Amino acid sequence: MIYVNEVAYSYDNVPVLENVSLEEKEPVIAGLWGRNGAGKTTLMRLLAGHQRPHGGTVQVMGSAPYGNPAAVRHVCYMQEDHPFSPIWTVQDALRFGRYFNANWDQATADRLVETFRLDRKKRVPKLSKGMKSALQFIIGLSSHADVTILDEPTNGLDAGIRRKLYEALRESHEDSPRLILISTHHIEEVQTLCESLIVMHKGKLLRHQQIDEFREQGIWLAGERSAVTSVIDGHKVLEQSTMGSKIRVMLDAPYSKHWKEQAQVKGLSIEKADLQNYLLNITEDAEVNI
Ligand SMILES: Nc1ncnc2c1ncn2[C@@H]1O[C@H](COP(=O)(O)OP(=O)(O)OP(=O)(O)O)[C@@H](O)[C@H]1O
Repeated sequence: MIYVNEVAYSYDNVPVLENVSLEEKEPVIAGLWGRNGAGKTTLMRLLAGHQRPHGGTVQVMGSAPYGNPAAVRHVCYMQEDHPFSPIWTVQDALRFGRYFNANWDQATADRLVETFRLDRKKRVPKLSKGMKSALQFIIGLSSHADVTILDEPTNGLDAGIRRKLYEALRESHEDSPRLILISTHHIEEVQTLCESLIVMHKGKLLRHQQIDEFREQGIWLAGERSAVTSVIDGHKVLEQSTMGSKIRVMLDAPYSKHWKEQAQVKGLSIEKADLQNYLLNITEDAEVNI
């Protein structure tokens, strides 16, 4: 569905994507995570055909999207602050969505406009930040595009609306599977929706794995310093804190039978690290020494 091979991109000769290769062959919901400036937006813009890669190959449904209307028709890319015309109303934006998306699902659009209580007559610039996010989300979901790209779809939305939005996303994907790529900083919230996760770091692809594999990765071990250091030899320490003779470390290791046994033998406590913390730590530059 999307194929990215050895892609490079620079702004004013400053590289912002280097040697990025990834592929999604199945119609899954995929998360895209990275710290600010990691290159997520640039990657999404390349997939949507807004920019041409300076090196390598980008393909959507088998064709390069840049300058290729036939390929771009497969994509619906809702940007974080989507550039709607300032004179449009909500209804105009929905019309635009229907016009540009051949698989448009009007019933979903109508239902979600009710769910999120959007005023169809209101001009888009007069919407609150959250309501504008909701409108972008409605268009993205109703597009039923083969490749739907949602950049920070929950920006400015309160927790109740975010929950409704995730529910709508899950139902829509179940009814009509397609690739939905969600760029988000709220990975804890979307991880239950996603099948795979793409992690970008400083313009490179750091990881692209099944979300289940990510969920297993990252453990906290705590106990006497000598006991902890005796088991962690050779493993990457991602974070640590010391309390007297005790130490607590996050390791880049799986929450596996092996580690549970190790912890038991050495009298250590073991816990699964949460995904957000784990991702923050694997994209932390400073080395942790104990
Ligand atoms: N139009 C531009 N001109 C020059 N540099 C740019 C431009 N757009 C992005 N960049 C730079 O490219 C790098 C990657 O930016 P990008 O927006 O792709 O990252 P991002 O992961 O989406 O970040 P964020 O989470 O903050 O939105 C950053 O260093 C950014 O400053």
